[in-house]
Amino acid sequence: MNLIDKLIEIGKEVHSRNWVPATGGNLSAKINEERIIITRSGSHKGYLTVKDFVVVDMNGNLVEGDGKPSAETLLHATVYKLFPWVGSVLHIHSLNSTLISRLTDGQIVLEDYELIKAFGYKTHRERIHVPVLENSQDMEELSRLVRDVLTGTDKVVGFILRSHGVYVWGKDPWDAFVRLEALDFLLECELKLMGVRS
Ligand SMILES: CSCCC(=O)C(=O)COP(=O)(O)O
Ligand SMILES: [Zn+2]
Repeated sequence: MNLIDKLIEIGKEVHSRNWVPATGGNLSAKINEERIIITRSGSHKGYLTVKDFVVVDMNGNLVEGDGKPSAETLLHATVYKLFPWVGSVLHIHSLNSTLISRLTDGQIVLEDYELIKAFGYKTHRERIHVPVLENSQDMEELSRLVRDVLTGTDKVVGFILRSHGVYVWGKDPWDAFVRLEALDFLLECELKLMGVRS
């Protein structure tokens, strides 16, 4: 299966979970050190076809394909530039990530969950972080913020844009999807705990 076919499959899956309502979300994979394949802006992630993908460079400039690259391309590029091991970045608008961001300042810290091992850590004792950043339409400013929170740490497994959605990455599209599934589950646990405690 090539990268586009894998991203199309993931698009169907995230749509079936109601994680990408109303053309929300964007999906990408790294072709090589200079090129990324990413969904076209405005494409419905549940019904992607080959035409819904464009190739961009690491600064978000269109290199190949018809249409506008995802409005959030710069955020994907920022993750690829910071972490050479990353081969795919996925962004969704799940209910869990959207709601928890409205109840959290700063960052979400996850600890003691067995599922923390889904991110490659050896033990549930590891503390992993998910920064919550203020949403913005200024992608250059937002990508600088993302770069700042991701620099110098290996404990951040994703980030959330407040009232918007979550970004997760992995070594390839499947790895990124598994991590996304793990993170959304953990966010749901935290959200439900908040409800129980309030
Ligand atoms: C209708 S969703 C608003 C834009 C957004 O947050 C998103 O994830 C999709 O943007 P894109 O340009 O990648 O279609
Ligand atoms: Zn979005």
